[in-house]
Amino acid sequence: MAELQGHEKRLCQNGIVQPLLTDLYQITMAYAYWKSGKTKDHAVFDLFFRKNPFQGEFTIFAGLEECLKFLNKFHYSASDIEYLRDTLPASTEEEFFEYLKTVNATGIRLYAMPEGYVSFPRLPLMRIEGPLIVVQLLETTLLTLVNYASLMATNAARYRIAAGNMKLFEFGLRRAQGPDGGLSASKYAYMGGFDGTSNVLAGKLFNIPVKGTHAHAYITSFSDFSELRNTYLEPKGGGKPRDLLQLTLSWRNKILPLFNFTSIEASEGELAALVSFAIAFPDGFMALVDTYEVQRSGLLNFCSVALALNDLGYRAIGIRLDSGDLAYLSTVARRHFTDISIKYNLPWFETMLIMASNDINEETILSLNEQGHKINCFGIGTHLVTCQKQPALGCVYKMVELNGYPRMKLSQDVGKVTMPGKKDPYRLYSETGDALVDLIQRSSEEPPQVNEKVLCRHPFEESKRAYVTPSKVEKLLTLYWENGNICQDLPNLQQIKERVKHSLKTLRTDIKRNLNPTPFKVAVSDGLYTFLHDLWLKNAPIGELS
Ligand SMILES: Nc1ncnc2c1ncn2[C@@H]1O[C@H](COP(=O)(O)OP(=O)(O)OP(=O)(O)O)[C@@H](O)[C@H]1O
Ligand SMILES: O=P(O)(O)OC[C@H]1O[C@H](OP(=O)(O)OP(=O)(O)O)[C@H](O)[C@@H]1O
Ligand SMILES: O=C(O)c1cccnc1
Ligand SMILES: [Mg+2]
Repeated sequence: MAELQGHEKRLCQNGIVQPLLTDLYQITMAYAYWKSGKTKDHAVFDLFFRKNPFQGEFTIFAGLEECLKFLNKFHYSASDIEYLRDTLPASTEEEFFEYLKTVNATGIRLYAMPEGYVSFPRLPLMRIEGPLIVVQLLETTLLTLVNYASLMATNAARYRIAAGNMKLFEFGLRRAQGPDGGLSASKYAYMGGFDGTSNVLAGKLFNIPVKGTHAHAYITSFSDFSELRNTYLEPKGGGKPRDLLQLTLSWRNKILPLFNFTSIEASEGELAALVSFAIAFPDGFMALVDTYEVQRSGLLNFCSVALALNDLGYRAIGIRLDSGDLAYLSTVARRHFTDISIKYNLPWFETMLIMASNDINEETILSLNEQGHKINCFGIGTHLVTCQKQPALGCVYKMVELNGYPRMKLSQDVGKVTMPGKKDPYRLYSETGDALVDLIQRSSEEPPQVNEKVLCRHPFEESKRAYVTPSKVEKLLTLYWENGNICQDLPNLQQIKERVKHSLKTLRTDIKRNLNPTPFKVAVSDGLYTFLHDLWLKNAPIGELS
């Protein structure tokens, strides 16, 4: 098959994202809707979550582009119909399958927040309007495309906040929830703030920088120098190849006193492995130094090879620590780098990369920061991609209007009451560009105006109100899909990544902190407050005490 180009390539999607990637109840409801004559009904649904993940107070909205790609190809194939015919009860009328053949997303309108924006509980992230049956059929797939994407981007953004300017690489594919989980994790980790991934397919598909070191297996695959088939390396500037092993051994003798050892306890197999790796990648030499013993073996061997490479005009990149006390070992490593850099007047030696890996999570990074360390790069797998601290985001998809009439779901739990009707959220900013509050209004209301006082109300607590005079007002939902087409230019992954960064900057730091963050206020207009509470009273049955 010919390689796809440009726009076509961007509209391509993982093959498992298809109309049958849904819950059976969507199809059974579609049949029951159809049988009860609801094919012409027009519905509005909101997609939103009720609680921020990770005990935090913000969520990054992600997954929109994949939702649009899904709408773009949404139709039931002949084999889908055949499967459904075999699966639904025999009494299912044949005309329903004829109807299903005609179903597609051309009658749908999808409004959404920009992908990569910070978002908060109860804000509609997407508003989907169209024929009831079609809007309903989209529920599960849209949720699965948004929930993990947003959870993962948020997790990554939290690691980014904890890590400050340190480099972050995602190494989670082997531990992810299956191949699709792994691929999505790499994409949304990058969106949320990681610098690269070890996942080669994610690199190819999403244009993410791919990075990596080597495994312990590479080190343990060598036992001694006799296994080195070649020890010669051509200098970077060209010329006669020189024996890198001999140069390394002579450097090792020279720097031994800096390591305070009297005899060489370093592993010969490890040195052989490092020399061979350096010959393979003289410009990208990055070594795992914890296979045997970090101080007495790994570091000494690494520094010797790095100095030998330097003789040939190459600069080593750094080391990876994958066990032990990472704060302590990084400090020891950096001290040796500094000593060598001073003694041999090699300023770059001091700034080499010290990468840490091994079950790192957000709390480990924060703890390491508190202890003090010299790590400048993390490789993170399991906890990042499995979102160990909270494995799911609870986005839901609720009907808010049918045929022009508001709909609401009541609940004993106030937080679960849905906000009825077609709504528009606005983000109100201060003069300095800080987000002050998100205000949800009925779509029929006039938008808030810059420099005009607007009343912002708590959706459920009558006494909680505040006036806000915004310096900037941003309408959060815009139209992305209409008449069967994507109707906005979509940013690429790199641009969404920038947007995440920028959007997070508009949040005060107390909202972003790890421990007991301050909630960001999501308010409703006076109009929506009254509408919501009137309808609530109308719908709630009056009990009788006896
Ligand atoms: N200074 C530190 N402060 C807080 N946590 C740390 C520090 N150094 C390492 N850790 C974390 O402690 C855990 C240590 O893991 P574990 O007990 O399996 O030891 P290990 O170093 O991997 O041992 P092994 O050598 O047997 O592989 C890891 O999750 C690592 O991220
Ligand atoms: O620790 P994570 O955050 O998941 O990061 C990825 C881990 O994957 C590799 O280990 P590997 O799978 O080879 O096994 P190991 O845990 O025994 O090192 C690497 O050395 C990291 O330790
Ligand atoms: O490149 C690495 O160092 C790497 C990749 C995947 C998992 N652990 C480490
Ligand atoms: Mg590990």
